[in-house]
Amino acid sequence: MTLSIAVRRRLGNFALDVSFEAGDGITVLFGRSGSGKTTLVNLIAGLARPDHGRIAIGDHVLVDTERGIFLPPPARRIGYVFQEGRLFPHLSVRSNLLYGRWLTPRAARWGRLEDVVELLAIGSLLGRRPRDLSGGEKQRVAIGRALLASPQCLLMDEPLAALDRERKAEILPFIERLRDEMKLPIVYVSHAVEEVARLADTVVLIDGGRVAAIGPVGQVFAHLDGAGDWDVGAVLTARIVEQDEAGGVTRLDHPAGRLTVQKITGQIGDAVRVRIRDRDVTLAIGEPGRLSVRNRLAGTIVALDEKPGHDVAVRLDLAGAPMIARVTREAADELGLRSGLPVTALIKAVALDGR
Ligand SMILES: Nc1ncnc2c1ncn2[C@@H]1O[C@H](COP(=O)(O)OP(=O)(O)OP(=O)(O)O)[C@@H](O)[C@H]1O
Repeated sequence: MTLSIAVRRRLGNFALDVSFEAGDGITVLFGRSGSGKTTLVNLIAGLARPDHGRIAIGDHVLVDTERGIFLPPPARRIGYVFQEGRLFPHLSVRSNLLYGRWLTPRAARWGRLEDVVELLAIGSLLGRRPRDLSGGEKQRVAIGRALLASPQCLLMDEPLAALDRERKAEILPFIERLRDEMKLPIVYVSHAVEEVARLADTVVLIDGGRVAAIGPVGQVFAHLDGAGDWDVGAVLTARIVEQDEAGGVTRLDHPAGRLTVQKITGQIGDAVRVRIRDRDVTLAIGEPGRLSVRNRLAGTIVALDEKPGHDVAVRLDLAGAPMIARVTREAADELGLRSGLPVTALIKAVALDGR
């Protein structure tokens, strides 16, 4: 299923004018406060009308201003998960879960209670009231309720923002399962970089009411990292190849080389995402010889972007993955950096996906 959006809406001095498509998996709306994310979510949810435009999921048209179509929220078949769970306090977890199901016409139902309960590991909570749940458990139930309404699309608006670090870590694997196992477009609003790096398939960067960039998370983040005012880092997907219990490290394999990181949980073969910031990358021409830096990736220079001041952002291709290294103008000249030159990227620090 594909959610397609092309809308314009003016609010005072602010003008939202965006169009993009979101296929199955997680599409993150990412941008500064005030960039227009909530306005966009409200348009998709049916809480606001565009001045002009069209929104559809597959051939199910939700809004089309030209044809005078505007479906109210319940007719949209969209599941919502907000920052706070918004569960019904007087109903048990089971009744909360089934609530959305009752509202869905029988023929349109696809989710089974047992499957959703299993997916989110909430079987032991079914008899409880929301007040007896932790924040993370509430959010899992809220996700379950949204799924049981058999949505064609899921909207998640900062679903982890109200949770502490531990609760976030507890719920992230479930959102990953949702992403990987459900055939569903998930529109996910967040400005938490670690969360986006870990969850996003596609990132839509919203800036001043417009789509400033769209693409796979690795590409959009590498683009932003080079632009300087975002501290995001490139995102590489690597596989766990060794758990060194004695050394307290995990070894990861990427097509451009090996990475050794502090021990993370996971099985051999699991994919993990790592984030590498431009200032944590040092470049060497050829084999760097004896050095304390363990993490070395082989790549090629794609382009050099001059930055204000004395810096140059060096755009690299590491076996297909984009990454940026930041070096001084002087160093770039001295090393003779130019596009097409093979280099070794020495990585001083790797941020992990928070397992
Ligand atoms: N009713 C309104 N009248 C005038 N301006 C509005 C109105 N509602 C929102 N705006 C403006 O529209 C812009 C986009 O707001 P929006 O809430 O969509 O941003 P956001 O990206 O969701 O921000 P945040 O991350 O802080 O939630 C802001 O500049 C806001 O001040």
